[in-house]
Amino acid sequence: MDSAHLGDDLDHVLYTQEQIHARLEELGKEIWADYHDKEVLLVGVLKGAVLVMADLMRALPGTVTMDWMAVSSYGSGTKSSGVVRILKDLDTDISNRHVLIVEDIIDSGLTLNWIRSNLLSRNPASLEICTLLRKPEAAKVEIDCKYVGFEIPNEFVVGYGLDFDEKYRNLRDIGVLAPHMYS
Ligand SMILES: O=P(O)(O)OC[C@H]1O[C@H](OP(=O)(O)OP(=O)(O)O)[C@H](O)[C@@H]1O
Ligand code: HPA
Ligand SMILES: [Mg+2]
Repeated sequence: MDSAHLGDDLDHVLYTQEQIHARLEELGKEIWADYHDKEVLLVGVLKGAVLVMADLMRALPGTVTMDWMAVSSYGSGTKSSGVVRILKDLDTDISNRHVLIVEDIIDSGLTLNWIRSNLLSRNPASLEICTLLRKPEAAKVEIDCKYVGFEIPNEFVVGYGLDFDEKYRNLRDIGVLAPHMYS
């Protein structure tokens, strides 16, 4: 779906699909420089990270594997509840594996803070995080994130996997949702 088809649902477009793809290509190069001599396992967080995973993994020029976790902290609103539930656990034993978590967004940081400590308790060889978006002003906990696509203002964004009430994930661009859509 293109932003032009959305009428006034969006306040404005933040990043176009071209800008997103270009940034993921750059991140792919950085990541590959760090992991080319290791077997990296990409761990995506469902559902928001599906499109980031699809494009990031294709930006990596050698063999990688992937696995998925599903957790929920947002429900249908625009604020994190901070209560994280595992909806689907990994299929892979990550002990002694080099794990790179792939996320769409770090907002309050509560979700990744929880996932990070959960995965660390499984004794991976290393654990790093790649997120396409981060909202520095919204942080409730500081997350040590090695690969960040874009730092964005503290506004609710949709598109490229990011939803509001499960909608807009198929929007090609990333945009700021118009406040009249949720207030
Ligand atoms: O930093 P936080 O404030 O914790 O927010 C970030 C998390 O919230 C969203 O997931 P959500 O729980 O909405 O599930 P979804 O990926 O299925 O949309 C997003 O994909 C991140 O996982
Ligand atoms: O800004 C956001 N948009 C969509 N989903 C989210 N989950 C956390 N923050 C956001
Ligand atoms: Mg969501």
